[in-house]
Amino acid sequence: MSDTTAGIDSLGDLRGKRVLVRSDLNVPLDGTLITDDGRIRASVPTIKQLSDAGARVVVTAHLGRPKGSPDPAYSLRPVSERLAELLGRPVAFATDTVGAGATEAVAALGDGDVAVLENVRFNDGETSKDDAVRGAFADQLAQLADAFVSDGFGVVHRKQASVYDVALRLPSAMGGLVASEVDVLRRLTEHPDRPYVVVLGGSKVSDKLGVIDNLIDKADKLLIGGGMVFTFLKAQGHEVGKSLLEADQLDTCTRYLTEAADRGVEIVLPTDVVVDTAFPSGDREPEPTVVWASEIPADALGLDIGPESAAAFAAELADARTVFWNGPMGVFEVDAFAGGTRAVAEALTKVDGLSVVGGGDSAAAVRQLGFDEAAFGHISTGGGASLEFLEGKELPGIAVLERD
Ligand SMILES: Nc1ncnc2c1ncn2[C@@H]1O[C@H](COP(=O)(O)OP(=O)(O)O)[C@@H](O)[C@H]1O
Ligand SMILES: O=C(OP(=O)(O)O)[C@H](O)COP(=O)(O)O
Repeated sequence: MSDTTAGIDSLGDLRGKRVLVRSDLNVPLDGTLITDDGRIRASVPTIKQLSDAGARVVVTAHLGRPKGSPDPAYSLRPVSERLAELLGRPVAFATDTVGAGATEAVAALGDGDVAVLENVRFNDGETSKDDAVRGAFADQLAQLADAFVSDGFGVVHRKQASVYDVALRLPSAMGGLVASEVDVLRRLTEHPDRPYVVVLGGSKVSDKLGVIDNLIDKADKLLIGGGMVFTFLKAQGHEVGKSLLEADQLDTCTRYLTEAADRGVEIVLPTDVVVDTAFPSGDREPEPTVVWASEIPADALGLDIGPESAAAFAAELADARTVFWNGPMGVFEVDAFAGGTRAVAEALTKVDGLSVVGGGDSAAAVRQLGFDEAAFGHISTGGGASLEFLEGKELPGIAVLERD
């Protein structure tokens, strides 16, 4: 990636211009309550910069993974209300993403005003694999603006209409958040101090299993926790009960274990796990039980790495000089299953070198568990995006800003 990707200044005088900003406002919610507003806070400087420059700011973003049609559970309205509080100025909310409602909301903006469009993933054009379908939706988005600013670092690895296609249709620039994230992550790709340890967890198992291939070439050790553990354990011949499992990835996991061994890279899996007979919900008290990873009962599901594994992961991290961590080790939202995540977070704060945490939920976990953000080298707003950057992959949302 070039060092010269055009920033917002390249768009010239923005007074009175309609500027579409793609932010990543994908925050954890409990009903309509935002449980961590980190990504909204991270989006504020660019939105404020545009507003202060007199632009008519139109924010587009997604929340969760709705199925391409409106779903009130994923409305961005609570997020736009929080954004207004953080900006200290009113924010209009358009109940449509494109079409009449959105056009009217944008037309009503004065210089410096801000509007948020409803969840961009309520439209199936946003995530379509068909270029023409995505393009048609991007045409509609582009009609709402005179220029585009890409500031959602957490989505730059997605070739989606509001990230990629819209940048083909409008004068476009990189926002300060994406630029600063890339600056830090570049330090991990260019001569990282070794040992370089990558810790992976979370629930987006199919996304993240895919990145291991390239990370085997880059890191010295991979510590695996969270939901992806169970596909590895199953690939080793163990039963995993009702735990998360990507059955079609078993051969891939076997290949990773062989490749890593061949190249002298260690893949460290938990030896014990915390299980329960049901996924945590408000309806019942959790009943956490620690079992060997090789002996998960048929009626149980793994919800955290166990205490022996947490101590082993912390010991591996004690020697590291560079660490990247994405994905909680367990269902940290419930205290009974937060032990592994807490142990890894604690170990990262003690790293003698650069420690980077990436991902919406990982960053939220660090804050919710009471850690001081300053104890980490960097807390990135993107998990999957960071991982793909570290793999050396071209990220569509960045490449599109750099084309001639
Ligand atoms: N063993 C597990 N089974 C199911 N979900 C898990 C497990 N471990 C962690 N999780 C869940 O993973 C979610 C975060 O995953 P992910 O979105 O991949 O992380 P990030 O946003 O940091 O990239 C959390 O909500 C957590 O509860
Ligand atoms: O939460 C996000 O990514 P992350 O969990 O990898 O940090 C981004 O908002 C991207 O969301 P997506 O993975 O549904 O495309």
